Amino acid sequence: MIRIEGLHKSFAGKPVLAGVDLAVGQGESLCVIGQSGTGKSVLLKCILGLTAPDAGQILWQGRPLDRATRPAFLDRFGMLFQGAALFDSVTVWQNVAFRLRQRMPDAQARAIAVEKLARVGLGPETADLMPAELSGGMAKRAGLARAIADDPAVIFFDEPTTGLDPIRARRINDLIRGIVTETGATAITITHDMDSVRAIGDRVALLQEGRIAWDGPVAQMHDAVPLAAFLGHASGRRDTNAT
Ligand SMILES: Nc1ncnc2c1ncn2[C@@H]1O[C@H](COP(=O)(O)OP(=O)(O)OP(=O)(O)O)[C@@H](O)[C@H]1O
Repeated sequence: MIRIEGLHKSFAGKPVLAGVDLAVGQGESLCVIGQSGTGKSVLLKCILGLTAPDAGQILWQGRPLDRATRPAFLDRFGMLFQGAALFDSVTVWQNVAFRLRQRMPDAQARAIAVEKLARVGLGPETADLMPAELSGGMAKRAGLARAIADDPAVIFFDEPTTGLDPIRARRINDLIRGIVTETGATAITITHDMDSVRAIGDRVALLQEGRIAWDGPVAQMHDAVPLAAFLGHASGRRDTNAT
């Protein structure tokens, strides 16, 4: 469904993406892992059209994404931002219904927002709260409700467990897996967290030195030689910034 072919991107002559080839099928959940600074965010920005690659292309349903085709793609995608990234000045339901409100009356958009909040474990009483009144875990859930509000075909999860303690991280991972399975959406997750990979991913791709160094089923990653160094690094890493 999404195919990345020969993607190159350099900054000031320094190559960051040096020929990335990667594909994710409809309904598949792909996790992209890699050390800090390997270009995971640059890859995401290229897919979203926020950064122009120097060479290569990204295809969605067989058609290259460009100025003409990207808007239809962006209409069908949802994203959970690192740190949830809610708009501070509007209520939780208005955050969740942000896109819906552009094409339906508020009462209808609010009803859908409340339903999506329930799906992520937040009761109707949270709908009229302001984002500042939410805990970190609740904000992450509200961000997830916003990502799925418009029933996207493709969902991006950018470091979904960053800033959460291990218990909340596990709950978010399980929630994401449940939502991806039940909606049949194609999912791309960028993460350092191998628990997320095991919980969310069908497939995992390692981005290293500008290329995909390994790409295969999550079930096989522990036998993959190119992943050994990364897994050793990641297993010693624990995000303890509880919220
Ligand atoms: N707009 C830019 N201008 C110059 N260099 C950039 C720009 N965007 C990214 N880079 C460089 O590209 C490299 C990859 O950055 P990127 O943010 O994609 O890494 P990452 O894998 O997402 O890291 P992390 O896991 O820490 O978020 C870094 O060396 C970064 O400094």
